[in-house]
Amino acid sequence: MARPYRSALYIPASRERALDKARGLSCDAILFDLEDAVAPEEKVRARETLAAALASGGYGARARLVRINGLDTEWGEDDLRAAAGLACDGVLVPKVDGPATLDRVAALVPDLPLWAMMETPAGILNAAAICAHPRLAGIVMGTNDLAKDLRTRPGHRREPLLHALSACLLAARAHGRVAIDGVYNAFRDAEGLEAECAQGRDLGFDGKSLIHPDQIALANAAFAPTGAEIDLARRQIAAFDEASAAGQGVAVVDGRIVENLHVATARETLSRAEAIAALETT
Ligand SMILES: CC(C)(COP(=O)(O)OP(=O)(O)OC[C@H]1O[C@@H](n2cnc3c(N)ncnc32)[C@H](O)[C@@H]1OP(=O)(O)O)[C@@H](O)C(=O)NCCC(=O)NCCSC(=O)C[C@H](O)C(=O)O
Ligand SMILES: [Mg+2]
Repeated sequence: MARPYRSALYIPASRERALDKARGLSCDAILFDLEDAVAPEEKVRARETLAAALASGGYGARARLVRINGLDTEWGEDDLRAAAGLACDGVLVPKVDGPATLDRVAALVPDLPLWAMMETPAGILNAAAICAHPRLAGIVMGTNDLAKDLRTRPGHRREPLLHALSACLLAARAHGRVAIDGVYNAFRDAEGLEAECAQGRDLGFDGKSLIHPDQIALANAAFAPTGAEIDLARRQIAAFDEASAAGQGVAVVDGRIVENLHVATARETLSRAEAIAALETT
């Protein structure tokens, strides 16, 4: 049963109070950030603060990913060496331009799964090669950096970013990787977040990266199967089983045909619902 990634909350590793608060939050994943949310003069202390927080534990079943600084910065290699010994579930590498960046990281952390921030024009063009990397577990869209580099103004429907979002989603799906959408910056705007979560879900993303605890509940709801979807999935499976037993390859539910590919989607819906229920009871 695949782990859910509906909500992935960034926490600046320099903010002790936020690191502590996260132990009681209902996000599916935590992105402990040593990169852009931490000021240069705080970088070394943040690394130590994070190591202490992870050593203390208490993050339950949430996936714990550590976003390091880039290997082209003065902190990147030390971040990686530290990450190799941390109680975490993966390393999130910023501004991945191609698989060579992941090769360098993989050599320094032999055991941890790698995650790639997709947020540079070169990275988007190389999405397929990045997602094919054997150590990669998933991707996280960095829509702020991408918009900056593209010089676009995404606006509320993100039209200028849709090509990049879809290219990364295609690459992730082709290689069986988790795909997490970018952040919604206006963290007090619940209506805007809800619309952007729905857009990301409909594009095919597994979840949304977040910057504030108030965003978690909306993301969790948006990326979970609804009660109606679960009910439909059960009825599709039952109807198809019945049709198969009668020697037919097609069933009809609510006036729509159900073939084996729809049954596969229905089973996947039930499996996601089960994984979410299991996570929420731990
Ligand atoms: C955006 C914030 C600076 C707002 O912080 P603050 O003003 O403290 O908010 P609140 O007063 O509403 O906070 C209420 C309580 O919640 C805790 N809190 C706040 N944010 C977090 C968090 N992210 N994780 C855990 N807990 C959090 C506060 O401590 C308050 O707790 P309490 O004192 O008990 O009441 C702030 O939310 C923030 O710093 N967010 C994270 C910003 C960040 O990580 N940015 C970098 C990642 S985004 C990015 O880089 C994307 C990508 O690379 C790209 O290119 O797009
Ligand atoms: Mg970024």
